[in-house]
Amino acid sequence: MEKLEIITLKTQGGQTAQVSAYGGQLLTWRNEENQDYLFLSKNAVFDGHRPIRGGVPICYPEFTKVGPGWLTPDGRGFVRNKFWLVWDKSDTFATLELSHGDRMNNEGYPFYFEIFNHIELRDDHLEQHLSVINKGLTYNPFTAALHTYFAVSDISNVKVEGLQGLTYEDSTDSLTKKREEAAEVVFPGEVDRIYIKTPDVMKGNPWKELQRWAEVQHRIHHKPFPSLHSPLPTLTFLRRFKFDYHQIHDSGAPGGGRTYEVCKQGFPDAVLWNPGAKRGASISDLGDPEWRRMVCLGPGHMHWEKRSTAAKLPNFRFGSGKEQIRDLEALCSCVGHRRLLTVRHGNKHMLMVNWFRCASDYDELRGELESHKRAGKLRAIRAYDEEAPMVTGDWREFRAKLIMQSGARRSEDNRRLLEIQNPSLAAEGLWAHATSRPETGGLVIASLQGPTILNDDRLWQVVVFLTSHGADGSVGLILNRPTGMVLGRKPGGLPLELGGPVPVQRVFQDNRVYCGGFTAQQLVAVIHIMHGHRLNHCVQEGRLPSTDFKFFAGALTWAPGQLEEEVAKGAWYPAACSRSLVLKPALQLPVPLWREVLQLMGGQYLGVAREGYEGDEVGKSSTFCAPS
Ligand SMILES: O=P(O)(O)OC[C@H]1O[C@@H](O)[C@H](O)[C@@H](O)[C@@H]1O
Repeated sequence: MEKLEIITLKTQGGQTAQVSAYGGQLLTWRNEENQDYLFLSKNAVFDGHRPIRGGVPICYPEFTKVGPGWLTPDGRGFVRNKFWLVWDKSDTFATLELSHGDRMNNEGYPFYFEIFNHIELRDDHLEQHLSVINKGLTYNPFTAALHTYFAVSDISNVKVEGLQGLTYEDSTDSLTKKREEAAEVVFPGEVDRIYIKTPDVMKGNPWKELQRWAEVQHRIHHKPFPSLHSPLPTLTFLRRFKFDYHQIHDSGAPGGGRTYEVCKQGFPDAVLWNPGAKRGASISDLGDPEWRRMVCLGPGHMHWEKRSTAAKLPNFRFGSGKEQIRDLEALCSCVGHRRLLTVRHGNKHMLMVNWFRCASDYDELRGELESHKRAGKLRAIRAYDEEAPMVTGDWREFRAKLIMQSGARRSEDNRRLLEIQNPSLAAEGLWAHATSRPETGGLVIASLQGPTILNDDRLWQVVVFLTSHGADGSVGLILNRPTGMVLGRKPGGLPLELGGPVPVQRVFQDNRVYCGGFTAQQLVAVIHIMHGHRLNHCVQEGRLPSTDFKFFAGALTWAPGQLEEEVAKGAWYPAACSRSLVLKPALQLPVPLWREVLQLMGGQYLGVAREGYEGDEVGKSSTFCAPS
């Protein structure tokens, strides 16, 4: 172990953990009395070639031999045998990163990805977030596991709860599918099972979970990426262990028994393993009696369904936010063609922003929603017809031309990327300019001092789209805090962004959301808020273009006059911008959105943009040219 780079974490309460850069692997987690919660085999090998037996080995991009078909000899992927980079660390957390593609392309897995393992130690639990970014332009097939070894007194004392009624593949019986009948699974011999579609265990306030998730994502990704090609989907998995709850009961543990709770989010499946006496003794880095002191219960994506399903997608992505977002209360409203539509469906709503291409899209959607209401799937729909807008056409663009600042610069790298992601959006004009005050449909951009002035670190370099600003106060959506989650469980779910800390229902319940005069090429700008599931459906059926939508959980709000005050204090720069800037994906841009907008604004903002990225190699090498 001495040979390897090991990071030690410690909480104020005395919990400790060790993380190895080799394998990016959590090795130990101990309580204040130095008792192990995780198993690390006494016979584990730390030679930097073989996987380390114990802790939480990361199996990626392969966990089961059935699957993608790019097999590594042991069928466990190769990242657990690689040296990861320490991306970030503190006393209580460590983030490790590994890139596959340009740096190591000899693994027989012809896909680009970047993987992050973020481990955070708390006094009463440990969290592990695994994020994978698909950096290629094709789908990225994989299976995966966080193959967690829990320390137990003796396997004969262990019972695992919470699996009854699930289907599992029995690896000791040629992967035959079986139904788990036992309320408590025990270990009379070898147990080696993949439980398919195990329920996520998320307790407490789903909103907080979601916010926490986004914060961790931000912490991982706020640094510029050294070699970024494309902002492709992020898969995010959340692990949470909590001591003293249920799932693994070890009646022989010190202090009269111990219970581990394993919560997961995003991983659909789980593996349960203890090799039993015969197999345990034959595994050289385990042996007898070590096999008795462990049980593996680890989440993952293990069950490989039809590859053809994935292959149809331009980028293969999966992930579930379902458990987290299910209870988020949100109002579903829609402003279209000067009409506002409000939809309610129990508590199961999501907030979504959409610009309809034409009024008939609105009518069609409205018709569909009505039919869902008739079928009892929606509780209420309200619609308001308003007067025709006073200003139509492209007045904002016209104004932009009049007041464009000197020295404005457009990022060529970002433009090229948008051309790949969404050619029609890329063909629209891209501009931003400062305005003297905030306006509906405009932006406010956090200044460098903004988070300090407002005493809120979460506002670091945020770019906020104002959905309303007026005498009643202001509402905005943060455009550059993707959560890494997608809506729904199926591949192709739409990415979810964290618009701000206030649940959307509170914000939009009685407000009419309007984004006025926001047009391009005769397209009427519309903010559309509706039930995420319904929209997912419309998009997946191809009736609405996914590139025209952004989904937000949460928003930022200001009381009347508050935003003006904050602008006067220098916390925000108000601006107007083209719709392409609002709608484009903000995830993993070569030039981060905050910097891109300031560069487009030109003038004094160029200096701010530069200051925000001092010492950043990515920024230095980016190409900028005058905006079109
Ligand atoms: O030895 P490895 O590759 O770490 O795997 C350990 C075990 O992991 C389990 O999940 C597998 O089902 C077992 O068959 C395997 O032996």
